[in-house]
Amino acid sequence: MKRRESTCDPEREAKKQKLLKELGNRWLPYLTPKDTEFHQLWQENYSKLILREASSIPELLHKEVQQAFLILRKHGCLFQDLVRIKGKNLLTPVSRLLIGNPGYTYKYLNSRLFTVPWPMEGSNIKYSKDEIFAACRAFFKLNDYLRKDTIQALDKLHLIKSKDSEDSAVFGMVPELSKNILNVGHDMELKKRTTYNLTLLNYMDPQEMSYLKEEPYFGMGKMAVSWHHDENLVERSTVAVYSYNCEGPEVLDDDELSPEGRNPAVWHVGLKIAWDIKTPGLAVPLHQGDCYLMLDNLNSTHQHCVLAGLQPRFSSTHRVAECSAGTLDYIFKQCHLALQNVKDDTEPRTVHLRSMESSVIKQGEEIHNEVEFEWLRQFWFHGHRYKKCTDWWQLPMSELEGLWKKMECVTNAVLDEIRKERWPMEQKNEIITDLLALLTTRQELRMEWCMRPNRKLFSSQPILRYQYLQEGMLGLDRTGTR
Ligand SMILES: O=C(O)CCC(=O)C(=O)O
Ligand SMILES: [Fe+2]
Repeated sequence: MKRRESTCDPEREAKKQKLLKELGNRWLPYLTPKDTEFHQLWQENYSKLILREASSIPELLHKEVQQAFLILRKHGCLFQDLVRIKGKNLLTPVSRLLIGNPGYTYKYLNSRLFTVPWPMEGSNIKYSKDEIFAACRAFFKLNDYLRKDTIQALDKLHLIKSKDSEDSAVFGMVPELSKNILNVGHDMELKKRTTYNLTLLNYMDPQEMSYLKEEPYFGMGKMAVSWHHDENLVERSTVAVYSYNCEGPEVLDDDELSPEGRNPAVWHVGLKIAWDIKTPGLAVPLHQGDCYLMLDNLNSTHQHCVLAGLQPRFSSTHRVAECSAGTLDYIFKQCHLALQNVKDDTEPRTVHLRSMESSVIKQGEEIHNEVEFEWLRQFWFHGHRYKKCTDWWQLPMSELEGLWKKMECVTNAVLDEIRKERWPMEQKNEIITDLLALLTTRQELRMEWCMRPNRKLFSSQPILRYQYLQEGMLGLDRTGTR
């Protein structure tokens, strides 16, 4: 487990400051569909961004998904997240909900979100309301639709080596058997990059936000989500977004409202190339039910932001989250590994250790930290938000808590044991050195978690809430917060 949240990388910061200096006070150029070179710029520099207009998506799917968003809003299932950026606690302007494979989690900005499970085949999930079940089912359907659509888009752009093309050309006449192996490899790669395992829903009503940050580089106007790369995704996997602005007349005369630049009444997705101040940015308007795909490595070579319009808007952002250390199965396995060092036959509260091997002790204490800070505290910090939709997490989380309690006893047992004469000095020193580092981390992280403001404080005290947003604004110069 990483000891601390990532702090600011000095090299990146220096690089950023250099670009900002070069930029001075001027705005960088960006294009919208009103500009004649818009499509050319898109083709040349943003070709891995694909827009699917609403009209190309089945009507029934639109209906179900849009209904689902409204149901989740009606039942108060979306929440602003308290995140940590560069050591500061901030409240995201957008409200969010994570839906996805049962037992999966997604970590962004040092905050772990737990999925409200969608009803996959073979899963038996209890939802708090039938309407919420229907909503989760709608996002599961949308997920499947977008997965298939993404495969088509990748194939069309030849972004995944097609079955007989590149590989065969390299190897010349490929024997049948090798060809099959190549095909299997191709299919696995395609699957890896397109099997969305969760979606992060976003919602914001701009009229309810007293303060929204201005886009800092291009002068694109108010942002709902600042420039960023999406984190913790499988390499080169696509992100697929469904966009729904829900009320009011959609079309406002573009040119009348803004003779130059993007129309501030309409929601847009903004794109720019990371670390590049030469290529103009792109602002793509999003109308009701439009989808966009960020294919292949677009998310790492480019950054995106969301530019607010006037109406409330939802989005569903489907991702292949990198979950090697992010599923319930994984953390249970880890806990069982740690507790293999405990003899089974003991009465509660006293544990007998099997081994005092320093590597075994170290591994146990590392897992102890992992389950406490990456799972239990993350889960309880969000209070009972998941209960609004389902009680799915309650049982496994209390099981994890039971395992953690046992690990607390293990730590005490190690400390008792190490005092005894029988252990050679060298072994004692090794254990104590490892233990000291891990227990120091534990203590520091406990303090840090205690200092995290609790969300009740945020929601009940508008002034404090505003103050935090302001701090975020001032502290983060032109990059902003999400
Ligand atoms: O709402 C959108 O269009 C995208 C939101 C986004 O970038 C995110 O949630 O990471
Ligand atoms: Fe994003």
